Amino acid sequence: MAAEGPGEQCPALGCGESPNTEDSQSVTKLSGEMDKPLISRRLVDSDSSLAEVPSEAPKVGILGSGDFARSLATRLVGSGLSVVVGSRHPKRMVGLFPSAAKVTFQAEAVGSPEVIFVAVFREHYSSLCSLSDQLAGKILVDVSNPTEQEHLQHRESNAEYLASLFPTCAVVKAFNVISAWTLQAGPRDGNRQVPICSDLPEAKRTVSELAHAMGFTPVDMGSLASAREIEAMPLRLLPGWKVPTILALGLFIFFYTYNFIRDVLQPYVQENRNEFYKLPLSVVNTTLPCVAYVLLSLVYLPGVLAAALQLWRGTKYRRFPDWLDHWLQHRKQIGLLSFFCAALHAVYSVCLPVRISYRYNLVNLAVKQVLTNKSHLWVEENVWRMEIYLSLGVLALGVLSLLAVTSLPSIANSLNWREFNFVQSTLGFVALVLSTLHTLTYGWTRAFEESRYKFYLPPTFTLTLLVPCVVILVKGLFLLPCLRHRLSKIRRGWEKDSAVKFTLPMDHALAQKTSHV
Ligand SMILES: Cc1cc2nc3c(=O)[nH]c(=O)nc-3n(C[C@H](O)[C@H](O)[C@H](O)COP(=O)(O)OP(=O)(O)OC[C@H]3O[C@@H](n4cnc5c(N)ncnc54)[C@H](O)[C@@H]3O)c2cc1C
Ligand SMILES: NC(=O)C1=CN([C@@H]2O[C@H](COP(=O)(O)OP(=O)(O)OC[C@H]3O[C@@H](n4cnc5c(N)ncnc54)[C@H](OP(=O)(O)O)[C@@H]3O)[C@@H](O)[C@H]2O)C=CC1
Ligand code: HEM
Ligand SMILES: [Cu+2]
Ligand SMILES: [Fe+3]
Repeated sequence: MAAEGPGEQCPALGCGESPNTEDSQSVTKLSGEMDKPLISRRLVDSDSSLAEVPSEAPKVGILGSGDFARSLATRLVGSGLSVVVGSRHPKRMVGLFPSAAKVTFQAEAVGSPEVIFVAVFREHYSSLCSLSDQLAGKILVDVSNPTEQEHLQHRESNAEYLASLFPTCAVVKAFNVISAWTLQAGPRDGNRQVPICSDLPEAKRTVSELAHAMGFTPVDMGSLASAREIEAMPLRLLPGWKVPTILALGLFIFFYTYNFIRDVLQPYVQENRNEFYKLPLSVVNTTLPCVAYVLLSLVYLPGVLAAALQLWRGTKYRRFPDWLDHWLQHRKQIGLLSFFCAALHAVYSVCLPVRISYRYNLVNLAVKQVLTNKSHLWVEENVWRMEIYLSLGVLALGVLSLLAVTSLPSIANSLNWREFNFVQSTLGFVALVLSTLHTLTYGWTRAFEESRYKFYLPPTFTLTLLVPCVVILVKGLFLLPCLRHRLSKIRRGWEKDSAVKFTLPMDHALAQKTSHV
């Protein structure tokens, strides 16, 4: 375990003599390196001219010769900067680096550059202590990414730890969110933002200019205290999606099991019919629309609850409980998952008549018809019902795709607040109503036919109707003039008990407890 804490700095004196210095001359000669200009403000202004004057280019050092160091060296050289790499085994590593980069021993590499990237893992930082004399006064860039376990284990960030080991250096946290691959390929696609923080503004500016020169967009994250936050960024995997995904999966498992019991198990047990072929498609296509529909209603339920809470409290100035706050914030993800399931449902539905099982059943029906001597089997009601529910389903999906498209950042940015709100709130509600009509016309009288109750279980769609219908009803209720006026008054800051203007200390504590983190 590496030494930690400000009390355990590298001894500034006494470790000046690096174990490598004796061999260094045999690898490369550093003649006249010190005359070359260090990194300067010129970097950003003269992007194009950099490549033309490599001998004049500012020098950047890299400690470590691993994947990240290699990609970084390639990128820096490609951006017209001159690079010197410090390795414990330069001879072995030199072939892996672009020829324009100089690979030498650590002690030698850190001599001339003003900026040095530390591309080694945290546990080896202390092995660099022997360089602390040469590193004094320079900018050290900490690019490290802790593992999840390391992040939890160490209270102080890797960058702060590095700063405590090298108190005479200006430590900057940067580039950890960029993968070695992105560095090598260049920031053509994916995220080009590089969060940067440091306690020394001048050092931060220098590294920002470097990031700029490499084609990235530096984002100032303030002082080195932010390093822990920056180090946590690559540890996140699609934040905000976990709970909605679990919710969708849970609903899927529930409805799939329910449909399996009704559509497959019941015929098998009670009528000895083998209908297991329904598992991959038919049962899935009864499950997906139910998941989509319930998720869609769960997008609009929290807005209704929030409005109800505000009406009941008579103020908008009290925090919503934590669970509601969270729910409101995860609506986008829930909505997109609903759209995903609905789109799959549409494609599955189109596939229904393509199946060979469908054709067998159709032919069997025709044979039965011939045997019973029925020539014309056209039930006007069924025909109309199907035409209508399919059309409503297509309309609902069409409106939902508008919502999905406007949730893309580039499109959302081109809409003003009212336009975005119209699509998300109003059209989204229209989609919910259309889906409800689609489900109701599909269901029709099935909910009242005894033969539809398998194992006493009602048809699946009846289970899904509760929440959407409640949401639609309550939304309609809020349109009543008395409630609408009161709600809009509250949302403009009116309070029920505005005469009583004090808050008890206990109220305050409660408000803090329920605030969102
Ligand atoms: C396919 C799809 C994609 C989606 N994409 C997104 C997305 O990109 N981004 C996103 O945010 N959501 C997205 N959603 C979720 C959903 O569409 C929105 O959250 C939508 O705005 C919810 O509408 P609402 O009317 O229920 O709630 P809200 O618009 O939040 O309104 C609820 C009620 O509160 C009121 N209100 C709103 N804000 C305030 C406030 N600050 N103070 C007081 N009162 C307020 C409104 O007037 C309304 O009466 C998506 C949903 C789907 C299905
Ligand atoms: N790979 C990636 O995509 C990313 C990596 N990073 C960070 O970059 C840093 C380096 O990662 P990466 O290049 O992948 O790792 P590697 O294991 O490939 O490289 C680590 C390098 O550290 C050097 N090193 C210096 N001192 C020691 C020592 N005492 N023991 C062992 N090695 C030492 C070694 O170079 P030598 O033998 O020449 O001295 C080695 O090549 C890490 O902090 C990582 O979190 C950040 C973002 C992305
Ligand atoms: C192009 C769009 C759509 C088409 C073609 C379509 C088609 C269908 C079909 C054919 C069925 C009957 C399935 C069966 O026989 O088992 C059905 C049922 C259903 N659909 Fe859709 N639909 C569409 C969009 C939607 C949308 C957007 C939703 C809701 C978000 C939705 C929700 C439902 C529900 C809840 C059922 C009842 C499932 C059951 O209990 O069996 N549909 N749809
Ligand atoms: Cu959350
Ligand atoms: Fe440690």
